[in-house]
Amino acid sequence: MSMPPVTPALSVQGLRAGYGNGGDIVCGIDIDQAPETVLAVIGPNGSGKSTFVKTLAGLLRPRAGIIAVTGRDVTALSPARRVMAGLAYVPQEANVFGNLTIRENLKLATEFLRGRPGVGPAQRELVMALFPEIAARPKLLAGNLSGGQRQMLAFACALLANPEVLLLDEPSAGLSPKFVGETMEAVVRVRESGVTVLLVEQNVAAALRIADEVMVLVAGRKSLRAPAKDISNADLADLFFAKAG
Ligand SMILES: Nc1ncnc2c1ncn2[C@@H]1O[C@H](COP(=O)(O)OP(=O)(O)OP(=O)(O)O)[C@@H](O)[C@H]1O
Repeated sequence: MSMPPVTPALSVQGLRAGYGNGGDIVCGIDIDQAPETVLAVIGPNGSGKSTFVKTLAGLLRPRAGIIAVTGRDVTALSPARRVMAGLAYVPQEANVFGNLTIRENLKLATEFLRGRPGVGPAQRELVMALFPEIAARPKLLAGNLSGGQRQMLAFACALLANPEVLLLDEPSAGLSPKFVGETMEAVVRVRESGVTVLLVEQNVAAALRIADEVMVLVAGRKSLRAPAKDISNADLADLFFAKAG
């Protein structure tokens, strides 16, 4: 007897996006991502990684294509409605309110989630257990957190929505090596808690260490998709260099 096919947590078909009257920056991307995996999206500077993830989050309207979360088409939904449909997003910058405390940031994150299944005290407890450092200091101003702790708080705020899929845009950007490691460990814990993670990263080595699968984006196109364990540095050098050459 064959197993029934698993519905992808995230499915993207023929996605195209760009800015204003300019050409396409995302030039026709297809992905099916299995539930509870980490897919790392890597590629040279300017290859369209942030544009891709912004389009998934609904901040940029696609010119063509379909985005689905656990089989539900979310392409026409606003960013807020996508969160309600199970697609959460942590932007690269300005992802917490520095002049509010940890507790206030967490409270604000759930303010607009009424009606989303699984949002409530139990989810809050689960998220706090994932980030004990954040849970321990509710009165601390977010602006006084280290870069790594700030990312943890941003992850925690996004996870309060009980998402199926979490989109992370370069969470290691600007962090010292120690904090890069801690942030990547946090991504692993998030995946272990049952969330599917799409991780855009410039730090290729850090991303490869924790990803299940890797997609290499070059000039807005998928130039490679493979299990992380099958990707060699030589493959990557070829792909990244091909763009420059
Ligand atoms: N708001 C914008 N308006 C117009 N063009 C933009 C905008 N944001 C990005 N671009 C252009 O889109 C292209 C891809 O940029 P994007 O930031 O998506 O790439 P990236 O792979 O995330 O790069 P990096 O690794 O440097 O962050 C670049 O040519 C960039 O100049």
